[in-house]
Amino acid sequence: MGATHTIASQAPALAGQRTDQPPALAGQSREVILAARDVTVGFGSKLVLEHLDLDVYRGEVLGFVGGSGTGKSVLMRAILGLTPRRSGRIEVFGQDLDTAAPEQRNQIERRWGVLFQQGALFSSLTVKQNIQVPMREYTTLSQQLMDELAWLKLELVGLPRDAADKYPSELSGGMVKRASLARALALDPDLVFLDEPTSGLDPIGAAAFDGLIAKLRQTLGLTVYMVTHDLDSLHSICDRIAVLAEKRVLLAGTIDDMMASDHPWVKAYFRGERALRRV
Ligand SMILES: Nc1ncnc2c1ncn2[C@@H]1O[C@H](COP(=O)(O)OP(=O)(O)OP(=O)(O)O)[C@@H](O)[C@H]1O
Repeated sequence: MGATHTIASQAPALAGQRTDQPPALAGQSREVILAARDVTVGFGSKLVLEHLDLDVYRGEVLGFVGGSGTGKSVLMRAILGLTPRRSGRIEVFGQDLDTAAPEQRNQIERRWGVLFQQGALFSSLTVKQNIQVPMREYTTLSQQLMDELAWLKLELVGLPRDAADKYPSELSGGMVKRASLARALALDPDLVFLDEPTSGLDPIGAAAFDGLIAKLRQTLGLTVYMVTHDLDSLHSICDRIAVLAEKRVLLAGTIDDMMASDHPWVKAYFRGERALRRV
């Protein structure tokens, strides 16, 4: 993991970016599990991200916020290698994604799980088959073992065993999110990317989902990168929050840092009328 620290130590001090120890990691040495440096992404003549830097620490829940259309999903997709970068470097688990050999890249992908916005389950596959997609792609496990693992994952996310043979269209919104999370956990990842996991859920369902993420982080030692608009999630389960604005990570720190910020967007988001109504 030496290289992980290399990129971190080479990083310039980021303007306005706080480097406080996340509460969950207090007293431990911080290991950067994901480092983005000087990342620029654009479409045609439009730049969405420009010279963006970001660190994600092992074991933390990082909430990623920003106005609609600022590029949160684009950054997540760029990290995953689904959207090309114009420039910049991304290291995950200490490996530069651009220079990793195909086999190394494969190993990295096995260690992360992704929950896309809207769940993105394959509609023609049952829940069990969806959970087994990554298993088929990256392992040579027997069908029986994959079935047992799929049931285990369902249990982990709080779905009944009989959900295994249902199709996504037969599930409620909350069940789709849980099934998608089960698929993201299929290969026992170290790092999970969640794109707006609580959107579309009622407040009780959203709180239950937050509780599930917190429990999984605690029991599995997961690192969670979570794009969200949900203030309750930010307050209740995130160790740190990163704010995307002006095409870069403008501020990263604890919820207290967010509450103390005088940046107009951060202030409006965390201390605006809607935010204050939640207390
Ligand atoms: N494949 C693409 N081609 C062209 N433009 C794109 C593409 N993907 C994203 N964009 C543009 O990039 C910008 C950022 O989009 P993105 O989906 O990352 O926003 P977001 O911050 O996730 O928004 P939201 O919070 O509403 O989900 C938008 O202007 C979007 O139209």
